[in-house]
Amino acid sequence: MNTPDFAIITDHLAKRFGKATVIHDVNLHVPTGQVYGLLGPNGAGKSTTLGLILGLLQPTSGGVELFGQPWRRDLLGRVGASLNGPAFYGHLSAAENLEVHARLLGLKADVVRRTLERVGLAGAGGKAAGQFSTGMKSRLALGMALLTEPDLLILDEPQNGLDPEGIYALRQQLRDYAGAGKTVLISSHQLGEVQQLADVIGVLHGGTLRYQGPLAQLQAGYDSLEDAYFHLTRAGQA
Ligand SMILES: Nc1ncnc2c1ncn2[C@@H]1O[C@H](COP(=O)(O)OP(=O)(O)OP(=O)(O)O)[C@@H](O)[C@H]1O
Repeated sequence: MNTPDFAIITDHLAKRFGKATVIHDVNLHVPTGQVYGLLGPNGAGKSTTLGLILGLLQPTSGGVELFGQPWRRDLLGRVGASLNGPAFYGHLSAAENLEVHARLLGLKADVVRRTLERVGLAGAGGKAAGQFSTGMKSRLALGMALLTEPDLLILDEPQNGLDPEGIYALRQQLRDYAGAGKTVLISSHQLGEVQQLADVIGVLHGGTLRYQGPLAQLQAGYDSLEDAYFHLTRAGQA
């Protein structure tokens, strides 16, 4: 079977909540085997876009393709995601939380130990996840998303609460993941981090995709990525 060029395509995607249109005509192209960074200020529409891709929200118009096929629920079996913070049992440890998910997904027991090591939670012991720091919760969320080794990983602001070592480890992990041919889509408002991590970026502002393409191209003609980003995200503001 041929691998499609794009793991995700959104086709004129739009979403309205009541009278407010928060996503306007968004055509996202997320290349297979690359890290795509969806950038934008608070309220730009990043989480809404990810929710639409995952089928947690219904588009008002437009559509989503996953792996070269029109969106279907069963295609989500190839997707791992973390959105709106981790969904976990607060009274269970990291290992127990992962075990519950692994069992529900019919995975072998050793996947839990490997995942704990992978996300830096092997030393978390029996501590209840409800008492984790924000960074530990982010690590657990990443672990849950990675459990099935999905072809496509979708993470909403995965750096939140991570310390510098955690951010470094996450970056290496996501780069390696894409290096193995898998696709990663992350949302972020941390320009510097996306600069170090992403192959391709999309800049959302006011629900509109203002730029999509390689970082270098966005930066061309500006002194820094920051200058280019501010130009895009301030242009058109009242
Ligand atoms: N369920 C909802 N009902 C009404 N408005 C909503 C709803 N969800 C999101 N919005 C609005 O849609 C817009 C985009 O929100 P969204 O959470 O997608 O932005 P974001 O880019 O992820 O922001 P942040 O970086 O702050 O997480 C905001 O104006 C928000 O208030």
